[in-house]
Amino acid sequence: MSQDHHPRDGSAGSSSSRSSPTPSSPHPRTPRYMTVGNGSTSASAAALMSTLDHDSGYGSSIAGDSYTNDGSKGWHPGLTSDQPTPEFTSRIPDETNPDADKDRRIMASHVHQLYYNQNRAALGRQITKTVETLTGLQQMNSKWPAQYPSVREPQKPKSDPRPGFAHTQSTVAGGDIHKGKDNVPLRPGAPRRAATSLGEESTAESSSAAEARKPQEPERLITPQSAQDFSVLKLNMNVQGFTQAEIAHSMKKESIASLLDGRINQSIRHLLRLRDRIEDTSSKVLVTGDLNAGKSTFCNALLRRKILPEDQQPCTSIFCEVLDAKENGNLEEAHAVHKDATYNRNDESTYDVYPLQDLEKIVTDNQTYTQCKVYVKDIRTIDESLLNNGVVDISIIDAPGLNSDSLKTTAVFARQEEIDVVVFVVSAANHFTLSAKEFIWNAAHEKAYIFIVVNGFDNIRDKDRCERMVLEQVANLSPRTFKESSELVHFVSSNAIPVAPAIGPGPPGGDGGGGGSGSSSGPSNDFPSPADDDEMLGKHGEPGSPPRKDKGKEKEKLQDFEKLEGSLRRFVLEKRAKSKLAPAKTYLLNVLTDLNLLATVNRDVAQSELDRVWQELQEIEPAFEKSKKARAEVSDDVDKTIEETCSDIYNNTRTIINNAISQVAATDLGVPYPGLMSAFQYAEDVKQAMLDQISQAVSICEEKAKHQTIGSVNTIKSLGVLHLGDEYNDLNFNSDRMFTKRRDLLARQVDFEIEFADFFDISSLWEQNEKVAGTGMALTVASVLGGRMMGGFGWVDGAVGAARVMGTQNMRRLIVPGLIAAVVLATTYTLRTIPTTLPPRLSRRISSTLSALDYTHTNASRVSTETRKILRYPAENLHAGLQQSVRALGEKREERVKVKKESEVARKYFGNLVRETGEGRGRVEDVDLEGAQVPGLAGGYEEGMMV
Ligand SMILES: Nc1nc2c(ncn2[C@@H]2O[C@H](COP(=O)(O)OP(=O)(O)OP(=O)(O)O)[C@@H](O)[C@H]2O)c(=O)[nH]1
Repeated sequence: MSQDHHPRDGSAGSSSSRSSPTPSSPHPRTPRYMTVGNGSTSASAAALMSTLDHDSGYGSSIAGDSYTNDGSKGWHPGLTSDQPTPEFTSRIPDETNPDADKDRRIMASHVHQLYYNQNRAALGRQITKTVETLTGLQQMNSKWPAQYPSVREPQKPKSDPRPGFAHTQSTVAGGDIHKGKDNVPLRPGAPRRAATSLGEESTAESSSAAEARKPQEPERLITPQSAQDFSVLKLNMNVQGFTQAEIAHSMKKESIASLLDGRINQSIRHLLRLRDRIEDTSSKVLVTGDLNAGKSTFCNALLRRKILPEDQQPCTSIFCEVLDAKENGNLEEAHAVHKDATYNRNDESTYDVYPLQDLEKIVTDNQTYTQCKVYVKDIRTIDESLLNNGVVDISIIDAPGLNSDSLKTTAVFARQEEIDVVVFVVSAANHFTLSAKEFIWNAAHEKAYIFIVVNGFDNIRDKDRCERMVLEQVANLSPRTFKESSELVHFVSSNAIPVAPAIGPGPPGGDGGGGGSGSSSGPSNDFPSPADDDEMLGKHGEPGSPPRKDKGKEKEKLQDFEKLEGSLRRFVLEKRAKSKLAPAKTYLLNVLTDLNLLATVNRDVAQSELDRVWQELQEIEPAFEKSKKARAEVSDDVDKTIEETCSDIYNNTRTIINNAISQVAATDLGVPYPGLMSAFQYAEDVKQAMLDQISQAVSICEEKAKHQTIGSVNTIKSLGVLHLGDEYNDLNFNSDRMFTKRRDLLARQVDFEIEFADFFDISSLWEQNEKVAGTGMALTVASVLGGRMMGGFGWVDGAVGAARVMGTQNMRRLIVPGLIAAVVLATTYTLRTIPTTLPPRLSRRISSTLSALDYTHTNASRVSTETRKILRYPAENLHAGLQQSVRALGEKREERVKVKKESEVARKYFGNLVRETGEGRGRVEDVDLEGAQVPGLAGGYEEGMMV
């Protein structure tokens, strides 16, 4: 709104309401309307009234132009945009037709109500929608913990040890918020590379440092300023000694999400209360101010009845709410509410009933009561009355004077949502005390506008100076109130207003009484006007007071007060939009702005998460496939290695043992032949040496197998390192522990007795004899016979055969020398051939025994089996490692896919939320509460209104 000051009126605008009545209009016959405040309202209000002037009714022209089909927008003063503000004229009632003027005002009131309802409906709709949005956000927050925008606190200079007033923190790597010009934070810088270049930051990051860096959380794209901008959804993370940044940084995402959830709940509750409030047609006016500033006197002046006790000394110590008696079955009485009780008019246990004249007793007793409800009949007309105004149910609350004790209580009281208007009464003589300043300062945050009554103005001599000084203070305390000070700051003398007694003959000069007859008797007609009835202008309207000498001054005081009343009515009624809808609008704007910011940040976080997981999936997918393939390939390779090693070892062992067995006879066993007497011992020694030789061969096989096992274990290990890298879990392999089971079983297994026959090797003897020339007949005979004898016929057969050939006589002659020769021969043979004949014989026996035992296979199999057993450990370890690697990659992939899906959902959700909250904000901004003012509704005063 802009205030256009008429050149002929220098006192409008920010000056007080004490401007003198404006000269008559240049067009006295045409009623004109005035606007207050500044900005577009003047245009819209003037246009509206112009419509009323030129239209027979308001219905069609307005509905057609301003009501949008979608119903989403509130009324906007677009009817006559750019239309010049009508030339100022004072509002002179049309004397020729007073009813027309009144009708127009009533009509204007209805139009105002229409717009008010439109705006109320628009805000109500938006509240419902915002509650739905918040509920949706809560659900989303439970699935995808929302990130709370945070920035890292800039490094504080070391000289300042106190924690700064922190916002929140950042997760930007390295914690740097790069500051641009004017200390404006920029986007976090890209990761720095290790390089040296002039003009750049000298602390280049080494690659190892970069590696050592923890993986970054997704960047939270927000500036410290925007983090600070949070109002409704600001998280309360106060822990003594810690900054918000430190707390937020140390908190888990889930904890922040749960804090946010709580905040959303609060916000939903507040929105629902706001909706109830804007749907409520009642309005409460809290009158507060310094001790003895004249609050009760002021309230009485408004009521034109001396209802509330006034005193030279502070007396009001409880909150007294004055309501229309209609709300109490038209009964005038006071309900003193019990301490700790919640007032319920229908429940008498919550209060005590007193007649009005006993109020003095109640208001000073703050031990028994905390507040009282005073039901009075307002006998003024709906044009004049504040309580009974025909539009809204208004109640006036007289608060205890402010001091250090009551300040907090009153501040809390004033913050209540049902308090629409705060009227602050300040003594003109004392100006604003510290308590007053503190109260207004705090209240200004809650209520954009405060109605200020500078009371006791009659006591001031230099009135201009007082006005100037008070307005200067208002400008500091509540700039918005100051901006509209012509409407909101009034300099009056409340005690100069004629009032009727609480109980008695009714309004001053009237015949109605507190008993309630006033309303029916049309008291307004009898109410004293400033121009008449000198007798009535006694001190604070007390009948019978000596008449005032200075009639002009008294009249002026009354005019000032009436002007105040007009403004107050406008403030309560016309600006109800501000006082009642504005909190809803402001809160909606705040919550939607916060939601928009939160949604923007989370949309970006979701996007960056999406980018991150997409990038990670790009790396994981091939690694996963590779890992799966490697698992199969490596398993095959390992199996192959084991198979080859074992079969190699089996074959080698077999060959070596077989060779050892077959060649043991030819090997120099190093056993000395001790002579015939120890032939058996010799045979035992040879046998043992042979067995040792074979055992040694087995040991060699085992050694070889060990070496091969070591090689294969290393091969498997290399495969593990190759495919698993650092993840490969190496096992300790000690080859010394292989083949530790004793192999001396062999000696027992091959435990055969040396036989006599073992010393004779006939086949070798035969070979020997053939080589010897000139062997005697006996030898030949012996050979033949022996051969036959040895051939299996036995000695008897041999002897019988020889006897037959040679004849008995010859036999007899030959037998003795033959036998001697044979014995000699045999002895010689034996003596000569034992070292040669015994080993092959033994070897054959050993060989056949071992073969019966399947010795070669058993040993080859044992060695290769043990090797297989040993190799199975690293193989299984590697397999498990690969399995684990595949599983880990699979899980990682699954997790990323899940995050990707969730991030996609979140990005979409928050993207929509950004749009929705932006649109919602636009709709709320379009609800033009300023434009809903209709000048002229309040008929309290006309002349003083300036354009
Ligand atoms: N001269 C002058 N005296 C006034 C005016 N208004 C009130 N008083 C006097 O100031 C004294 C205190 O008035 P109250 O209305 O009781 O003041 P209050 O602010 O309600 O007092 P507490 O609620 O007890 O703090 C009374 O004696 C009034 O007559 C005024 O405009 N001018």
